[in-house]
Amino acid sequence: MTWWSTDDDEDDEPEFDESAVRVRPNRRGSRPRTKTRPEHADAIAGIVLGVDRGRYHVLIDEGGADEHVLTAARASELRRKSVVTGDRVDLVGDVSGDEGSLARIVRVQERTTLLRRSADDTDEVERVIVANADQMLIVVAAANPEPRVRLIDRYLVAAFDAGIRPLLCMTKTDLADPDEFLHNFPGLELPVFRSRSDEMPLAEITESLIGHRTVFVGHSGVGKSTLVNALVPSAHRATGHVNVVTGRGRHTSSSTVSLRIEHDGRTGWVIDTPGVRSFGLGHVDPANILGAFTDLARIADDCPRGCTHLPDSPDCAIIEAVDAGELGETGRARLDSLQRLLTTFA
Ligand SMILES: Nc1nc2c(ncn2[C@@H]2O[C@H](COP(=O)(O)OP(=O)(O)OP(=O)(O)O)[C@@H](O)[C@H]2O)c(=O)[nH]1
Ligand SMILES: [Zn+2]
Repeated sequence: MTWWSTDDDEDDEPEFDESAVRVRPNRRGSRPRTKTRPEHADAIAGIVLGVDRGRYHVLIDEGGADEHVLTAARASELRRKSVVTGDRVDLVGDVSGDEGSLARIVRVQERTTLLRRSADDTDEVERVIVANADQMLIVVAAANPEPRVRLIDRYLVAAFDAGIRPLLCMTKTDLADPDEFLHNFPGLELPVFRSRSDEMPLAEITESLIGHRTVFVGHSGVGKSTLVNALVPSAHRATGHVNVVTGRGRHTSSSTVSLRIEHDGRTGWVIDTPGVRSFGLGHVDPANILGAFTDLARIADDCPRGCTHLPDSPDCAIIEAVDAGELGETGRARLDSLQRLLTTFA
């Protein structure tokens, strides 16, 4: 089953990524080291806002006097390395951004996080969807469509695997009370926003987005567009007009777009994934899921080799610690959540 499929494919090329050597998710999001090579010493840095049919929209000099968006193509020396929304890249050529100009991407900086998908759960070939996001806002409706625990679990697994902090926004709370559903996610330290279109917690959500790069995910019809448009009013111009800052509108068929959100002179980025509905979890490493539960992961060092930490695991140190009450009041809930997530993609 695919849980993240795109309507269009241009964001997915190339299919294989020889750079996909796993970097440990870096929750602190420290900046990647810059590899300087003698060639292209004059290259300038930018960040990829969106991709459309092999053309990359790149923001130069973010927040600076020379801020502008340019269009770029891949340089052949990148070979099969993928370039995706959120990538920090180095460019040469015509970097003016003038009408008809084209720059070349010659380097992709090391990524702090990688949100990936595989074609389905049994497929280990992975594709990178978004690079360098540090948060994922999972948008789910309280009703119409009905929320499903398993679906949220899959988003959580993808986020934890990528080293991205998940947040949850429950929409359409005018249609149903989400409390019961939300009881399914204890012990995860998952921030939850409740929203209804006539009363959206925009200030609260904005506050959590400032200073971050947040990828928005959600199934069709949950109200994600309604939320994005309310948070980033300029996103309304997506159809037809070109938003000079984001480049959105020039690549409406792209499966991801970057939108800047501003508050009190501070900024954050919303990375919307229209058309991205589902994604396979074939590439997920259980160790990354465990790693998201910091206190449990520490104890796992004492588990027998190859321990799955599932309920039937003999001598699992985590289960023993929880049974002994060593992990406090929320220990049990955290273990339950971990075990459920570990079986989501197994
Ligand atoms: N009752 C109610 N309806 C809402 C709310 N938010 C959005 N809707 C409605 O739900 C429908 C889907 O909203 P969209 O924002 O288009 O949903 P989406 O998640 O972007 O879906 P796609 O455009 O298919 O990707 C629209 O008819 C909205 O008016 C809400 O809080 N309450
Ligand atoms: Zn164990």
